[in-house]
Amino acid sequence: MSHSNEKLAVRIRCNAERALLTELFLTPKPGLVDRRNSGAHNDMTLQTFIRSINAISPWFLRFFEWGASNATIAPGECLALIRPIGFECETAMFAATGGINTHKGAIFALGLLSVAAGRAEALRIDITRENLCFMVADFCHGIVGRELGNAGRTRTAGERVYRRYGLSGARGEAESGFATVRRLALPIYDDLLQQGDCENHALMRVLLELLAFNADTNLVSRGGVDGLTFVRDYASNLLLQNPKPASDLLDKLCLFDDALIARNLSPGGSADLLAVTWFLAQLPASKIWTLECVDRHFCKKMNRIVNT
Ligand SMILES: CC(C)(COP(=O)(O)OP(=O)(O)OC[C@H]1O[C@@H](n2cnc3c(N)ncnc32)[C@H](O[C@H]2O[C@H](COP(=O)(O)OP(=O)(O)OP(=O)(O)O)[C@@H](O)[C@H]2O)[C@@H]1O)[C@@H](O)C(=O)NCCC(=O)NCCS
Ligand SMILES: Nc1ncnc2[nH]cnc12
Repeated sequence: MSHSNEKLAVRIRCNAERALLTELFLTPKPGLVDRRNSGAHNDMTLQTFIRSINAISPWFLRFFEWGASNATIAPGECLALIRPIGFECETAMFAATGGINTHKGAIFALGLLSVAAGRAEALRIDITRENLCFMVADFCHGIVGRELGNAGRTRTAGERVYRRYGLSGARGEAESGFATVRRLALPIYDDLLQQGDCENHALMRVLLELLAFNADTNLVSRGGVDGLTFVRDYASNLLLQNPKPASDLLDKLCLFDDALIARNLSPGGSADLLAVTWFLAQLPASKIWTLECVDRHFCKKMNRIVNT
């Protein structure tokens, strides 16, 4: 790899690692491991996650390098070729955590984005949020139907949840090009930072938006649809209250955390999407005017006209 490629590879690896650490240390997070407690988990702690992050971070360099070295392979053929690297990375995670699943979904999401970054660099494509997400969507085209749609034995929580409820989890999110992050999380995060919010407050608000919207298979796996509905309704009500100042939001998030712990509910998938949000937020947005951008731009203009 050229020197500039190597620099970018290291930046992507560092951003993936920082995304996972930023998510982990954000506190309080309802039902999740953070600096306040271990959420709805009796098998993992903050230290477990730190060991996991240290073990898997070097692999994001491997993902990038694979993407850069195999940029001429058709996108639809990439997933089968990078999956073994992902499973090796999972093995490193399990070795570091004593067999506990801390970042399986995060490895999948950030691994795919790291491959996309390496591929974009090699093909001289701008490394933007949209370009990486659309590239991941190309890698994962048809993954839900192929891997979840067949009538085979269900081995994992995600497969069981799909079979019973039709929720596609991490695979569906990747196949959509992280649509939940592109259309919901990132615009809110950008707006809050632009309004002067600190990163932590903006991330807490984004996590609430994700909890209110994301079909998190972890919640369904642990608490059924009722568990997912409880979390969505609680998060939606908290957003409607729009607690101010920030100290009031923190107090209410602690109550939310206690409520999920009492119900053994942990939104691990939403935590992953928060990390993906932070990772993508470090990249520039494409200059393309998608319909969503146009709609948001003119809504803002209209609000300014109406409010002046
Ligand atoms: C593609 C796979 C990763 C799919 O694996 P699986 O068949 O298990 O499918 P899912 O359950 O749908 O997804 C696995 C994890 O993805 C996260 N997730 C869940 N819902 C969503 C969503 N709507 N959007 C995005 N991501 C989602 C979630 O991961 C996080 O939670 C886990 C920790 O929480 P915990 O409750 O402890 O989880 P468990 O231990 O499973 O439950 P308990 O026993 O404790 O109750 C942790 O993984 C977080 O990351 C889902 O768990 C897989 O098939 C695969 O291909 N993997 C290897 C290949 C790879 O990684 N390749 C990289 C480049 S291709
Ligand atoms: N902080 C966290 N706690 C529990 N599960 C998670 N999955 C990803 N991040 C997590």
